[in-house]
Amino acid sequence: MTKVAVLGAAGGIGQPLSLLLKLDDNVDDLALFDVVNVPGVGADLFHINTDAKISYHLKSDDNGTGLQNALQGADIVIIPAGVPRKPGMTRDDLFKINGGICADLATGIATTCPEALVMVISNPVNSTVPIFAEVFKKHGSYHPKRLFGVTWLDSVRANSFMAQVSNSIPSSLDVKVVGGHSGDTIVPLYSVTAAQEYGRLSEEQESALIHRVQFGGDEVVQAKQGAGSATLSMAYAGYRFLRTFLEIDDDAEELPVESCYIPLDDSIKGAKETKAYLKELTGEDIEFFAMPCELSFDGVEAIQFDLLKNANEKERELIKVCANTLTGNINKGVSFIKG
Ligand SMILES: NC(=O)C1=CN([C@@H]2O[C@H](COP(=O)(O)OP(=O)(O)OC[C@H]3O[C@@H](n4cnc5c(N)ncnc54)[C@H](O)[C@@H]3O)[C@@H](O)[C@H]2O)C=CC1
Ligand SMILES: O=C([O-])CC(=O)C(=O)O
Repeated sequence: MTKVAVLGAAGGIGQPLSLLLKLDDNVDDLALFDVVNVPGVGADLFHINTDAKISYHLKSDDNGTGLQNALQGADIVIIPAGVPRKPGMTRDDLFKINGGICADLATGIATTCPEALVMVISNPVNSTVPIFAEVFKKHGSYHPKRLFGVTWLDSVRANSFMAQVSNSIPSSLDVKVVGGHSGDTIVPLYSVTAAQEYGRLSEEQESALIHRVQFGGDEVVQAKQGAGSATLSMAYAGYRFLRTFLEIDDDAEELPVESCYIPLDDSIKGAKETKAYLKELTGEDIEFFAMPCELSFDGVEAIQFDLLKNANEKERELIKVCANTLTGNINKGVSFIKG
């Protein structure tokens, strides 16, 4: 029996994400939570005759216990709650409002389903994931292997944009992206994970492609003209990342590998090596970083450190730039809770 809770289920991402989860045979129980509009979304999805059981909860339900009811017994919690960007804003401009929302939701998780896999979509991911970590630490329920920032959309874009420029089949690509989830903290490892296609590009095409992946979010924000940011591609990316866990086959010889933004905690295999490598390359002590990870239902089993080591000179330079911004973003999230 697998229970998935979606926090922010009535939003632009939350609705299509909840639909995709309702269609997945591996989800037995789907709990939808929001501060508004969730009864309508829940009633609508309830009419779909797939087997996943639906429940929906407003924050104000049952004397304010809606969040606890949604989270009770959840194995996986996915969080697209919060405010999206408008043109001219950075993700960091969302920090104050979304930071507060994330801190409240993290408290609910820590006190209701502390063992769940927690997948954070809310921006700025570079800072909101450290907020979750600090709240969990406060409550003595921090499981670094089980906390993820969802950065899968960066891989989705890296694949789509590469397919366009190299005239290859989008679904045949599996580009791993490292770093963080905003502008120059996003580093696609094309030379390592799409070497053949990348090798066919000119220097200018390479730079334009990397820039487009780093600022792909802005492309959608501008096209939506004030009506929000990526929702459909994000719902797809969030679902595909989550589905990795639903489909884990205990008997398979190899674990699935996906990029996600995780704590570089010493308890995770490969974290020490990753941190040491980043320190040597960038001079920074980096505590959270998106890396390709081997995933099981227990969380991150190992970081695929070798992929990082194989980055080419240009990608190593990008990682240096990333480190500078990312360290500030992480510290901001940590101080939000620790003061
Ligand atoms: N990680 C990533 O790659 C991406 C992240 N995002 C981020 O995802 C977040 C959501 O984006 P959208 O769905 O477009 O926004 P939206 O405004 O359409 O939906 C957000 C939902 O969160 C709900 N909400 C607000 N406070 C809440 C609380 N305390 N508890 C539960 N729900 C709450 C709202 O009522 C709303 O239904 C934004 O922060 C956005 O920047 C968006 C795209 C990609
Ligand atoms: O750009 C935004 O604000 C939303 C986001 O994170 C993305 O689309 O990558």
